[in-house]
Amino acid sequence: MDKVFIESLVVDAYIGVYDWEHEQTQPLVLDLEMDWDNQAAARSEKLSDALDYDALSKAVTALIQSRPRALIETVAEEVAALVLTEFKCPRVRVKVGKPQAVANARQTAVEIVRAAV
Ligand SMILES: Nc1nc2c(c(=O)[nH]1)N=C([C@H](O)[C@@H](O)CO)CN2
Repeated sequence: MDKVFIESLVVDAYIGVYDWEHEQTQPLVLDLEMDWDNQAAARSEKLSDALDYDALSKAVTALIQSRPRALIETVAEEVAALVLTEFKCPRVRVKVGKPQAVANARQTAVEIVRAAV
């Protein structure tokens, strides 16, 4: 299957379990890998045949910034559900990184793979 990628999408969000995390935003860094048949778009050159990574990036950003969340696991699940349902993508891998979470780590992250049922 062909793929569409969004790499290192930075979204400032209210995210975390601790009180101080509810008072200031932190960056989340998202990597998305999506199954998509790219041949139709290549032939037609119509954006409507493509998985629009620009529209998708904006929708993911709006979703994450719509309310605070405690865990990055929740962010990953909600982003995956958005991609599968709103963008009719059959399969998505979502990695959500929280680079400021652990002082001596470059980044902490979770990754999930979800498919349409
Ligand atoms: N698996 C996870 N572990 C932790 C999370 C998380 O979202 N998923 N979050 C925290 C705190 O919010 C932390 O990021 C504060 O530095 C701790 N562990």
